Amino acid sequence: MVWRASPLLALTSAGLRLVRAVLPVASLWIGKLIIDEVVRLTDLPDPPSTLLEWWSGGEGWLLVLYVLAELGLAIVSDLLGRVAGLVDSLLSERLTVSMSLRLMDHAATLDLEQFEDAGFQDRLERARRQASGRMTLLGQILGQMQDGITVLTFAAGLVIYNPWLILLLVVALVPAFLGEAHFNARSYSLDYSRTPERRELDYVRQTAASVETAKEVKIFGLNGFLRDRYRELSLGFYAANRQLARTRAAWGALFAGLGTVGYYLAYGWIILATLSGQLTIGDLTFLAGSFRRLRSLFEGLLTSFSSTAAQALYLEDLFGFFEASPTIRSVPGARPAPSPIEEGFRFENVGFRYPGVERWAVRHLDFTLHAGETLALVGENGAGKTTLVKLLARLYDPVEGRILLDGRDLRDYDLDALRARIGVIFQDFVRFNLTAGDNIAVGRIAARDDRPRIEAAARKSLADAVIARLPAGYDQMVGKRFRNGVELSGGEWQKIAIARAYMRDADVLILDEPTAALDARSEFEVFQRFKELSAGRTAVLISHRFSSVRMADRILVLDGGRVEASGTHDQLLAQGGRYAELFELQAAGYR
Ligand SMILES: Nc1ncnc2c1ncn2[C@@H]1O[C@H](COP(=O)(O)OP(=O)(O)OP(=O)(O)O)[C@@H](O)[C@H]1O
Repeated sequence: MVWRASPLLALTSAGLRLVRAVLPVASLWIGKLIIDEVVRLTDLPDPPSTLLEWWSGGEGWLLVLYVLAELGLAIVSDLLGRVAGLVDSLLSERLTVSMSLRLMDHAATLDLEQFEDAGFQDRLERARRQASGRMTLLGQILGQMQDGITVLTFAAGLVIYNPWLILLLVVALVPAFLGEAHFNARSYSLDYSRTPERRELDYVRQTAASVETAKEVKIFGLNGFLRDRYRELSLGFYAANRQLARTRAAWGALFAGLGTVGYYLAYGWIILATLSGQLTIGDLTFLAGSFRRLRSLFEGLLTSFSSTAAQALYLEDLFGFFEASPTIRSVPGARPAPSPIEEGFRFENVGFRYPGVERWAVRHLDFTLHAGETLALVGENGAGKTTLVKLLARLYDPVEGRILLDGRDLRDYDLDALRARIGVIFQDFVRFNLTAGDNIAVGRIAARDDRPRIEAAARKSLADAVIARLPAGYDQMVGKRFRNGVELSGGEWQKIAIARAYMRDADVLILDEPTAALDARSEFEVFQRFKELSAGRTAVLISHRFSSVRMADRILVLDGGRVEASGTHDQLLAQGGRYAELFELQAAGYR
């Protein structure tokens, strides 16, 4: 993924790190040479007394060379450090962008069913946090690789003097290393098992303070309730984390103590060896310096290893998410969707129940939606109207039976081509915090720059009058989330949403109750136009208002997920069943 984000930056970063990794040992080595040279010079039997004598005597040039070399190294090291920092931050930004894009692309391929599953939402939540919150991971891994190489160079230096020294160091530090790995795994599994609670925690916090919920939180005085819930959940978190943190701190202290003892044992040996003349003073400084650096490098590696390992574990979630595959997709060699539709949709004994739910949402659906007809779906809440529409648009596949379009199973058609033929506006349509024009253009986003088309769609859905009142017209940001956004009324939003259906210019138009907030006149006009504009097209409308429903060519009465009756308004009234009963109820209410 790093490579894919930017090959050039990735290569540069690796190269820089390699060079920087060997600089510390080089500089320490030069330091040793300087000290040995100083000792040699001070031990001269008849040392020159002035700087000039030193120079002209030809004794000091080697020392000057060493010092200049160390100065040069210091400058190069500083410069490289800055360039590496720059390259890493650029690379990590590129990586975040490319991961987020991949996440969005992949999410778009998944099934609606997957999104509605709580377990999947947990995973998505974890994956999303990886994509945005793991910017530092890359820098850490690269830094560790660099430190690892530095450790090797120092270790090589030590081995040359005495191989046992390195063994001592390893024995002292390995327990700490293993300890860290163990506690990382534990903290990850704790975190993992608590994802649902954390999602709830985020949800509660969001609910307590967001523009969408502020109104009801105030009116119903929910703040105290939400605070208590938040506190209760977060206390659970705190207790579990505290327990783990305590154990981790205790073991960490023990392991660190072991490391310190190992370090001083080695230090003692170096001092003794110098006193006995086995090592020079320069060797002493080099070895002591190497040891000090090695120890702090190891400690740094341990700390960063702990967070890198934790992050790497979390990365599994991200890759796990990328592995999730949709079940609703085009079969290989799928057919293009028919246009125009010749016969229509035929539901053959279609049954569907939502995953994890015993009850059938719809069952034994047997009917035809003829090409060019306007069909109304009526039925009480939960009767299965929306589910039927979702099946038609292949947001779900039937669990039983099949749906045919022009005699072929919906599953035989190319999914994108099929959906492109269908325009659905759901009752819970999305109020995009975009401009008014873009809110309509989402119906056919490819035509986003086609202003005349957007305006025509707005006229058809009566949204033009709404937009005319906005300060910046079609370019007005709507919704309250962003600066300068103008909030619309429920009915105004609906008119804009309905314009999306016209923008789409699909063969099948479906309005799933998006008119509930329209005033009586607007709804009448909207449906009147819908009827006119859908002439020659296949249309489905769902509404609880019989004044609208009666305009349809045919009405399907759903009850408990089954088709109870079908016919024209007059036929159904004459039959005197549930339709007549519901119609009478509503009509009586108006008298
Ligand atoms: N995503 C879902 N997961 C589980 N069950 C669902 C889901 N959506 C709907 N249901 C259930 O399926 C049944 C049919 O719901 P559907 O939304 O199709 O009804 P509807 O006729 O459109 O109702 P309304 O008039 O209230 O919009 C209901 O009992 C509902 O509880």
